Amino acid sequence: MTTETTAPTTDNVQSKATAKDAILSVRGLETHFFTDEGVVRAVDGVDFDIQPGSTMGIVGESGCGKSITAKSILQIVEAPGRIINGEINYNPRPAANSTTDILSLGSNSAEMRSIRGGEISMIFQEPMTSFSTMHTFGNQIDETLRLHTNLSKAERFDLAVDWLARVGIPNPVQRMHEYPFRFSGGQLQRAMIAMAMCTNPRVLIADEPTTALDVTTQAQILDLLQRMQEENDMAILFITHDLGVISEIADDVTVMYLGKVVESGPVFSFFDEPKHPYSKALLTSIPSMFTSSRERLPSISGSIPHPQDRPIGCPFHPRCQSFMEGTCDANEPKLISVNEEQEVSCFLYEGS
Ligand SMILES: Nc1ncnc2c1ncn2[C@@H]1O[C@H](COP(=O)(O)OP(=O)(O)OP(=O)(O)O)[C@@H](O)[C@H]1O
Repeated sequence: MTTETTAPTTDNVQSKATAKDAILSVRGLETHFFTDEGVVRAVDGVDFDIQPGSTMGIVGESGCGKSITAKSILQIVEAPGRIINGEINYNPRPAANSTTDILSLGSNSAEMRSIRGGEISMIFQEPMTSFSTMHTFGNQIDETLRLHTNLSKAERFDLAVDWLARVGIPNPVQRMHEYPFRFSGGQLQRAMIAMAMCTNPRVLIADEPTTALDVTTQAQILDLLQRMQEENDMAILFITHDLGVISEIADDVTVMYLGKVVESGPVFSFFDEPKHPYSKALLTSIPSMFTSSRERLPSISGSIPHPQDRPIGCPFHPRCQSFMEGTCDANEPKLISVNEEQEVSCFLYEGS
């Protein structure tokens, strides 16, 4: 589903994020899949920072590595995938500089289990895949609260009911005793948000949380996330294909292509002055306030190469309108600052 894109207002402009102030700082993240057919470099050297209380949107076409980046943060990448390099510095209190490199923790260590689902939680595109069909919703949210709080059973029940009511699920006490398959799609998505939020996380990772929902429910869920963010000063990493949603919710945007960051910066700059040819192509391939819905929309020329068949040089060069022979097909551009706020990896800007 695609919503109409309107340019964001200057309200959500932020000055350039810095790693020092960040609650989550990802550096040089590489996550590869070691398949019989070869190595898939799903995430291939990704860097970004998220500030406390702000929303970072990650955008890019299907298969560019958005979900695997998110799963790497929680160390839940399935085999044959493996994080092979990088740092994920989690600093819940930037003023106190209490940083932990998540990747230095064992994926099953007590510290990682306390962070995963407690301090950093995640909502998925397909809620049914993250609920067990064998247990009532009440038992599942109780298990999360049992792992991450010291509350008594009665207190956990009351808190869970309270969260179900807050996310707008009617008859919350009755719902606690029901199995997830009895919930509608919208209710399941809300129930998953309740489960992710009930531990009061410092960071919420939302992977396409509204894609399967109708426009009205989508708007309600985005509104709910924003209200909860304000209440808790929670940071959100929001993954989506939908630039309309990004314009509504994000403070900063990271654009990924074939496992790499090609552009990052404040959302306002992204919509107003996109730098990378891929960002420009993404923006012209969506409906916007300037495009009549009856007009045919240009799509990005060519298709994404198979990840095992990566082009030499800049990964976007075979589809790029600004391709420079002998440069873009020979070397890989680095992510560089082009002004105080934006970073881009493109030879058009090197040496500028
Ligand atoms: N189990 C796996 N085995 C091999 N390759 C995988 C596996 N899981 C993911 N990949 C590859 O990793 C790359 C990145 O996948 P990822 O799911 O992160 O993309 P995405 O940007 O989130 O896409 P979408 O928007 O469709 O969810 C893809 O090329 C995908 O084929």
